[in-house]
Amino acid sequence: MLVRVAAGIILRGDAVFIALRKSDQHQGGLWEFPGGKCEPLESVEVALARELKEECGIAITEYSLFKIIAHDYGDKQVELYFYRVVGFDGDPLGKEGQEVRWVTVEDLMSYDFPAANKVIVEALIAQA
Ligand SMILES: Nc1nc2c([nH]c(=O)n2[C@H]2C[C@H](O)[C@@H](COP(=O)(O)OP(=O)(O)OP(=O)(O)O)O2)c(=O)[nH]1
Ligand SMILES: [Mg+2]
Repeated sequence: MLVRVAAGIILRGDAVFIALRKSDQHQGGLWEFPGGKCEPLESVEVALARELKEECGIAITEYSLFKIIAHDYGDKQVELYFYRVVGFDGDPLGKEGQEVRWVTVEDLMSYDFPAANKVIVEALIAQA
């Protein structure tokens, strides 16, 4: 089954906000850019705003599509829409009890992300 996912690369200055996926989740124990699955008929941008509100407690105001990555995990096929989020109201936090961290873009290399994120992390570092 193919799932559409919206994920936000939340940026403040040269810091980026990342969260740890819970061990019982798909790709659990790995770091992620917060986000989640689009509901049926929901647009990706509406899903992005909803997920970042639910998971991080922020209301996004300024964002743009960065890259779309399709990846087959074997047990799950995902189409990931990564957005750069540069404007938001509120202070991002782990609203669902997940561990979160502000890190520099260069620091992203030291964190383990799902395989689909490899090109994203590389592209962010190349642009930093
Ligand atoms: N949010 C997010 N998901 C990612 C990233 N990289 C990556 O491969 N994924 C995958 C893992 C999951 O299979 C899927 C996202 O689903 P999710 O578990 O966050 O979905 P959700 O928030 O709607 O969660 P749930 O209600 O099903 O627990 O995309 C990423 O950077 N951020
Ligand atoms: Mg999620």
